[in-house]
Amino acid sequence: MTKVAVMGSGSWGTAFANVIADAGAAEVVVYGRRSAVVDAINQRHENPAYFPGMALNPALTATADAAKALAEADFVVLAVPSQTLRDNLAAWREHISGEAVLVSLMKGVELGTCRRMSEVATEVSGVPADRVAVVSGPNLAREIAERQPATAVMACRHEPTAVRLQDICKSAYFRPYTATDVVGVELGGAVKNVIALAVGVAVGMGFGDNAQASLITRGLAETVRLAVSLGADEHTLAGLAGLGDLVATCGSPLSRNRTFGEKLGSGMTLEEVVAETSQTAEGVKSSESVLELARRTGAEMPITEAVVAMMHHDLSPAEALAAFMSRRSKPERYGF
Ligand SMILES: NC(=O)C1=CN([C@@H]2O[C@H](COP(=O)(O)OP(=O)(O)OC[C@H]3O[C@@H](n4cnc5c(N)ncnc54)[C@H](O)[C@@H]3O)[C@@H](O)[C@H]2O)C=CC1
Ligand SMILES: O=C(CO)COP(=O)(O)O
Repeated sequence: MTKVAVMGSGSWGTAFANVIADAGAAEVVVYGRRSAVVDAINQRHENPAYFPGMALNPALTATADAAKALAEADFVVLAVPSQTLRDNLAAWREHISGEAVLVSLMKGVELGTCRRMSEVATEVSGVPADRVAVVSGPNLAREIAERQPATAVMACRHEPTAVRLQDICKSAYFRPYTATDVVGVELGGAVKNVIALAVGVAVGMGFGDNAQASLITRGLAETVRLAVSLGADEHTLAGLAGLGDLVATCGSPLSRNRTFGEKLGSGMTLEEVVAETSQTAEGVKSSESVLELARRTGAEMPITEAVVAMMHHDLSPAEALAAFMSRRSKPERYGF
């Protein structure tokens, strides 16, 4: 039977492992750092740190031994924070078997290098890009752990690999589509976290649906500008990994990025928000890498600029709003 190792027992790692276990076409083992979480998954079929009281598939097993998880795994699913992937993977690579496919669940861009997660995965592991896939889309982990219906995109440059991944994920509640536009799918996921921070700030400031829809729509326009300038197909961004994920994340109180922004917009200081955020809000750090990519390619990204200024340069939400609204008047464009 196909073996899948899910490396990371956080929110999305756990929920995605459960998707594959429910699909029933592969054996799934989750690697987690904390023995309490590993024991709870094995003994009580529950991850109390992230989804207390929620029943996981009893066939799902867990281990705190990375080598054991990776041994003879056909698919290695990477589900750690984007900024730690390089170090995590360096520790794991010697245990990854020869023909394994790497699958990134992550939605971030590496600080310093500005690399997408599939690029980091290829570089660190030596696994060729044809065997590196990415999963993205409107996938709030809690809803999926509750087995609510959802769709996603599985992208790989080598289409048959994406189809193999699709085959082990599909179930009555989870419908995966395939794609070959890895750049578009990954950037859609990374930039939507930045836009969700902006939407959260607007919500925290007390603004309603007009402001939120404006940020989502203009956020999509700047996502398209960046992604196309880096080689993506603009249609990808109109799909699940672009518009779909923007709508889900920017509209959901479950989103860590939106929640982070909301707290800042409601008057908490950045330090206070960071202190009470335990799960990964990728957009906070990735906003800087996204803006650096924009500078390199010449893509105009005013919402991302405002988010970086709020997250890293002490710009207040009120100042960010004033700067955004007083930009020069121009015709509406989707993309360039
Ligand atoms: N939670 C969600 O709804 C979704 C998350 N994602 C993406 O999945 C990726 C992982 O996110 P989550 O599982 O939600 O994050 P999380 O914060 O819930 O879990 C992160 C996991 O990584 C582990 N980890 C390993 N090395 C680590 C290190 N050096 N520092 C910190 N943690 C380390 C943690 O122990 C934890 O199990 C992110 O890129 C996120 O954008 C994508 C879709 C949905
Ligand atoms: O990526 C997500 C939904 O698709 C989850 O968003 P957050 O990381 O903001 O919770």
